[in-house]
Amino acid sequence: MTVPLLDPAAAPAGEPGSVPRRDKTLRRLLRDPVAVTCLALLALIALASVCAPLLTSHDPYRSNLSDALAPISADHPLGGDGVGRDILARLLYGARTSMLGTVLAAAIALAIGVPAGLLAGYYRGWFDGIAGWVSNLVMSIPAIILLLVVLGSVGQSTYLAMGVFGVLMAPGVFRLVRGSVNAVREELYVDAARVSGLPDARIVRRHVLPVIQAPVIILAAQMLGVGILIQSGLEFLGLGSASQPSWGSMLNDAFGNIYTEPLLLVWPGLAIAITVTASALLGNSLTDVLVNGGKRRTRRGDTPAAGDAPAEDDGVPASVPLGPLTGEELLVVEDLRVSYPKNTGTGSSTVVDGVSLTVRRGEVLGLVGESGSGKSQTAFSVLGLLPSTARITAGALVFDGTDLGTAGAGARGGVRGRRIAYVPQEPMSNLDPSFRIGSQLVEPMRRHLGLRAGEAREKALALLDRVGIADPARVYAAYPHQISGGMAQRVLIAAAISCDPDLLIADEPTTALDVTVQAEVLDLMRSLQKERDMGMILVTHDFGVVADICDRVSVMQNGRIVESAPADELFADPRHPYTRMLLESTLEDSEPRRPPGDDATTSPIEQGADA
Ligand SMILES: Nc1ncnc2c1ncn2[C@@H]1O[C@H](COP(=O)(O)OP(=O)(O)OP(=O)(O)O)[C@@H](O)[C@H]1O
Repeated sequence: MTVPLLDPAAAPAGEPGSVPRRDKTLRRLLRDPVAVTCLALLALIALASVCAPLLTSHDPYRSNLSDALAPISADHPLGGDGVGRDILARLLYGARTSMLGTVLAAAIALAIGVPAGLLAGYYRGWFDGIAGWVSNLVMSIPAIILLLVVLGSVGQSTYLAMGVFGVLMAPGVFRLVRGSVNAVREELYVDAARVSGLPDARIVRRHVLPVIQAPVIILAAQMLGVGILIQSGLEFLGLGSASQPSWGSMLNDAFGNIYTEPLLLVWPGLAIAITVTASALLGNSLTDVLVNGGKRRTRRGDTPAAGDAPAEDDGVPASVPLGPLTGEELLVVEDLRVSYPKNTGTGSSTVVDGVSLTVRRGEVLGLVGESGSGKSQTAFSVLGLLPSTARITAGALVFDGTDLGTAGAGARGGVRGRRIAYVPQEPMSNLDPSFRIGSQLVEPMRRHLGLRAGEAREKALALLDRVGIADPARVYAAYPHQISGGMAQRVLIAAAISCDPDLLIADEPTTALDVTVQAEVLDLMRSLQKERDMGMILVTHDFGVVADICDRVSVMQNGRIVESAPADELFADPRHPYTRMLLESTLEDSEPRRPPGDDATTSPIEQGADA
């Protein structure tokens, strides 16, 4: 059996499926007017602080009592403070202290949190235990008390205060990184990289760092804003360095003159507000670009609605459109879109984005793609099994002449369950444990086909026999827990074909089964499909299965079909880079299937039945 191990970092840069390139991210960021404004403001403040000696001739430290509370004038463009120092000069030089202090805190938090999170998340073990314990301890210490203790015992220094604050922020970074690394290290492609002998440093560089870089950048932008606020707060309380100009100390000075010259509060207050707001908004824009591929907030504050042109800036082109119809199609799906409201309450996320496909009678269509690409959602749309929160639209959703989108409940019910049948992924959880197999098989036949109890029982026994169960009567009388997974899947296949459907939709029907049973179940499905000339949609992530039984294949990525072709053509000449990546990442040297009969996990009743 071949096992596809999908590695998003394996695709060439810039091709679909690859990690977004840095220049692409920057381009997206620069297309967001809020991000551009925030970046420009922050850059301007940083530049002004660096060029302070060029922008003012005043010394920010020198006080001239004759200029105390001086009004705005050509010599003092923003006036003088309570002891006659030029406010503009203090604002410009103060930006250095404020920004440097904040950058220092963020740098310390990142320098501690990122490597510790990487090590703890990747290697776990004793380091994870100790680092987790230390991080919990640090987080439980009230920050302001620790700062007061340190500054009280070592002396008042803005940079020392911000250094300590950086240490206090490090556990937040540690937890974020550890959580992200923990999630990615469970991915199949990381296992594959380990198995193939890649050194840890390379695995971390190729597979782990790309995953953590977005949340870390976003967190860093947010830390800048928080750092400015904390630093200003400390200086306002008189805990920073008295000798350095800073926005917080300016607020402190201004507070002393609040009744005589309230305008003094405005300048440092404005500087702090602009910097903090710009950092926070930049963090939001970075979240949109890095986490949501720039799609999170359109002008309507929503992801593209059904009918909008699919976004192409995530590197995935629009879904392959429907080819010319021949009139022989059993199922026609055109421009299918499925979206769900976001948990945040605003906007929605699109999980199927303009999918078009057809299935003819007697044809097996494989729907392949990595996990989360929208295969099951597409299949469930046809089956009418989507949850009520799903918003589904389609240009066409037509089964053998019946428009499933507009047909009444009665007409749809006559099609779904009877003419379109379903074989699920998890056989055991699709059988009710409190009813015997027989009664679960008989009920749909009695309802859909109007059979009498005796007829339905006979047909059920014949079906159990047809799907390869050696002792149908015994299985008919058994409860689900008395049969094995392979046998349960045979029962569900028998149930699916019991009403003689025209279309069978199978969602990863062999994933939960032992490899030996997988091959047998696939053979069974293929022979039933041929024998009854059924159309079939086979949802799978396994190209081995596709090669085994599919006539045509549609490859899905990010909710869209990126390539559709006859199976042999697709294997011989995959056109789309994502298809090539999927095929190339298919491991050929995984364990071979064991011969039938070598199944050690077969249940007692199955052994009895098969004997
Ligand atoms: N009820 C739901 N609400 C919100 N999002 C959902 C819901 N059900 C599925 N999704 C999302 O839809 C996307 C596509 O899911 P789908 O199950 O179709 O993927 P798939 O390709 O079949 O993957 P797998 O092979 O893992 O089953 C996923 O990102 C999933 O998180």
